[in-house]
Amino acid sequence: MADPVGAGLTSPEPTTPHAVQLRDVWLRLGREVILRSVTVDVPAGQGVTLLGENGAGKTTLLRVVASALRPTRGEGRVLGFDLRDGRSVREVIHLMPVDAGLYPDLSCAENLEFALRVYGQPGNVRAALARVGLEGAATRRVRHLSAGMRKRLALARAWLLARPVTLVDEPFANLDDAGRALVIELLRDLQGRGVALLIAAHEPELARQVAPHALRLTGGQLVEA
Ligand SMILES: Nc1ncnc2c1ncn2[C@@H]1O[C@H](COP(=O)(O)OP(=O)(O)OP(=O)(O)O)[C@@H](O)[C@H]1O
Repeated sequence: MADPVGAGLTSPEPTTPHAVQLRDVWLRLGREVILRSVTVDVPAGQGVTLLGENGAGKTTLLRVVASALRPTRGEGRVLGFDLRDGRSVREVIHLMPVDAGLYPDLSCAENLEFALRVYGQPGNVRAALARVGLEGAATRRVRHLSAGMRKRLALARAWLLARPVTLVDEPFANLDDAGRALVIELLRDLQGRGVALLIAAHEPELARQVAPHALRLTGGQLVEA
């Protein structure tokens, strides 16, 4: 990993950098300006809820933090690593995308095993599947799962990986009541293990049970919720 200490953004406590720091981030995609002067701090190990209407820019903001999209203007750091150093950022971050982002032709267990391999970390795949009620689906291909089961599998992956910064896009979508309660339980569990969470959601009352500090995106601008 590259040296996380660099010029530009400064952290008040150099030994424990913020999980996420964005400063005056603008993003233009094609002819549209999607993010406008977004400044945000997520302290290490803490959670922030990201609210906003459809098309406000929540997913886009998560993708910027994951270094999948480069800001047009402004700068940012993830655990001290400059967003421009995508390789280092991707080592400390996990994005659970809204569509779950799974490999459809791999089985549930294979998806989790692959994720562990990507990060070069050990983990108990069977326990993770059992944690989300998918122990009976370990060998089933993802393409044959229901939308809610996919969401559960994506949640199991985020829980198993427990990357220091975990971005979660609409974790409650497609889930029944038990599934929603499970999301809260597992995200709280991650927090208890020191993971910082940035949660984009349309269910403020649920997301705030994990991450009480809420921000709202309106037309690409961030305001306190
Ligand atoms: N690759 C792209 N090229 C051009 N415009 C894009 C691209 N990706 C997203 N957008 C636009 O960016 C805006 C924000 O989209 P985004 O998916 O971030 O919103 P969101 O807040 O996550 O919405 P939702 O609640 O519906 O998931 C939308 O107007 C969308 O059309």
